[in-house]
Amino acid sequence: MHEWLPSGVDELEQAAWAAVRASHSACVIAGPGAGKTELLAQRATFLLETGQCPSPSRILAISFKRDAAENLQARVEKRCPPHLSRRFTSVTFDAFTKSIVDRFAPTLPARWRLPNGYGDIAVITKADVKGFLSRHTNSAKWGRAIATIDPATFESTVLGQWRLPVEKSISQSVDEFAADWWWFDQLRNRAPEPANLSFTMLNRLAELILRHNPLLLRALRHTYPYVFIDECQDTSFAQYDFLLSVFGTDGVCVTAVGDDKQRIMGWAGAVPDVFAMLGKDFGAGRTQLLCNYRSSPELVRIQHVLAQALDSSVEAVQSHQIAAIDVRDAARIWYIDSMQNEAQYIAEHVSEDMIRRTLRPRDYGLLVRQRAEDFEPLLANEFAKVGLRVRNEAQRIGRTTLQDLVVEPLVGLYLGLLRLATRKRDRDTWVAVAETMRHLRGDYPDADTPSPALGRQVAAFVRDLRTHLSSTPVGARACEILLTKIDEFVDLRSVARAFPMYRSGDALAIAREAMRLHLAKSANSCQAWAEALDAFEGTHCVPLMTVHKSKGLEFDTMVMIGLDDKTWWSYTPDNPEGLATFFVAVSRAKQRIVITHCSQRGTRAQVAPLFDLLRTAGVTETDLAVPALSRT
Ligand SMILES: Nc1ncnc2c1ncn2[C@@H]1O[C@H](COP(=O)(O)OP(=O)(O)OP(=O)(O)O)[C@@H](O)[C@H]1O
Repeated sequence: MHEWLPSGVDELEQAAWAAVRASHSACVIAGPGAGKTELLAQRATFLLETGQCPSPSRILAISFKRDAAENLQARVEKRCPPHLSRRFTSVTFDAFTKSIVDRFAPTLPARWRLPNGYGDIAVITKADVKGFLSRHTNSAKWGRAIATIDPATFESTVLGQWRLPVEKSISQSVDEFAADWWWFDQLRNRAPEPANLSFTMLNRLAELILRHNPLLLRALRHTYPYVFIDECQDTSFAQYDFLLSVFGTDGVCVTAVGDDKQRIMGWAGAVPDVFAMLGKDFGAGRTQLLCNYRSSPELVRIQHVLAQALDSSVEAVQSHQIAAIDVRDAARIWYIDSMQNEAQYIAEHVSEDMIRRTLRPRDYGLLVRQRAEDFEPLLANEFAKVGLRVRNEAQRIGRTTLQDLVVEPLVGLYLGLLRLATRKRDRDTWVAVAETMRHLRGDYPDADTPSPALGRQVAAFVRDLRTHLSSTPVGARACEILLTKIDEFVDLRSVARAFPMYRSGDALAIAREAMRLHLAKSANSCQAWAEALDAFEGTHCVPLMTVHKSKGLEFDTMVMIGLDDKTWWSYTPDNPEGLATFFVAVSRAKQRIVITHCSQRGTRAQVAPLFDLLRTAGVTETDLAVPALSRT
């Protein structure tokens, strides 16, 4: 065991090294870019390669976003041979709890069964809760207390913290009374309509299923003796309670990584002191990391000023990234008078910088506080003038979003096959496609490479696809035929069997439909199939997204558009979540941050403390509203 060495990274700091090899539950708390996700990938590799997690046991990794889950899975697949990485399951919390309900709902106690299934995942709004609460104010016992429930936190705290009782029981508090009635309205009272369930409610049902079925619970714990939680600071009350109920036992080793300073989901009901609770309930020791592998020394210095404002006791971290630009260019505020000029300056700056430093469009991230769609038209227009495209990664495609769609394993396989058909000698894609096909066909599960017969089959299909593409004009109408051809070759039933997230429910159908819609849209504007695939993946597009969606991602240059009172309307100096959101945005950059303030959009009275912090960190402001010649 002592001979095991990390792969893919040159070094691990001492504390990370210990956490990778720990035999007990642990919380790894560290700032941005400290390599927390990387640590989980290394720990998985260590557990699988050294036999600490022997076959058939598996590792369960839980993330909060699809791209984070896929990113972690990809890192483990890169570091571990396939027969080992197959025992690593990386999923989102919601997908995991939903899959338990989808598979085991018939085992629910009679009172909680779903005889008519459930419809599209419900989003519970404040108005829904207000309406519901107002209907119950006439309860003799709880009518008055009902008025004290906050509609904004009803789902996260009232529904999220209530463990569903197996049998009907007398409510002991107004919260129990309200939660019980809510469930009655959304489940039993709707028959014969399907139940109306949110992810929080699915979580509660999943917890009940496992609590009510000791054999199933034991099997799950046996399957997953190691559980990882990424971005643990985002764990909601329901999710924490699920972890405690299902994995809070001897024999399950939990590794949680996160950063309190990046806690930006409090508004959605994230537990305030999750690391302390993990310490108490899981006996998880604390480890701190003090490196930053992402950002240049100058950016790490600026981040530290913000970090101190969030936590005065925070220790300084050390950058392990080399500065690629002049230190004076690392951080700038741009003051601009109109939104039109703002979009133009950003587009021109990105275009010039990209050429000068030979970077690619995806090395830049355009971040906004909310509603990326409002910023998109103007930016798209100005970027088009410099020959670049902007893509709103949060846009909806069918029943999912673009950001989630592009990381679907189904999309990885289909795009891979199409890529192979449009270009020759792409070894990485060939290896990835062959590996997935091997997984689907159950071919040579213990060998390192696919069998020659499977290799020939894939090669023949790719040749066939190439011939088809060369005689088919690019366009939306050809896409369905193309995808159907691939459906037949890969066999969608085996895709459903091979990937845990597609085993139950409608996730596969959602991904397949969104892939068709997005491929058709991409093909519509292109002359060649290779171009359409680039458009699908956004290879030549500068990504635009909200700060929340940028969590876990990194860019050479982060441009934060619109630091003003209107865009940051929810920011107040006494609520650390606003500053944490700003901190997340700033910490996505490797080399450079640009922050714009446009007076046409809003004033800067309320957000003045953020400007003050930037000033304290020595970030200078350039007035781009004055003609270039008189600018300092
Ligand atoms: N030990 C290491 N050596 C070299 N590079 C590393 C190491 N660990 C991580 N990195 C690189 O540093 C960057 C940040 O790593 P990672 O995403 O794991 O950080 P994180 O702590 O999860 O960040 P955040 O909380 O900001 O999302 C990545 O590009 C990763 O490849």
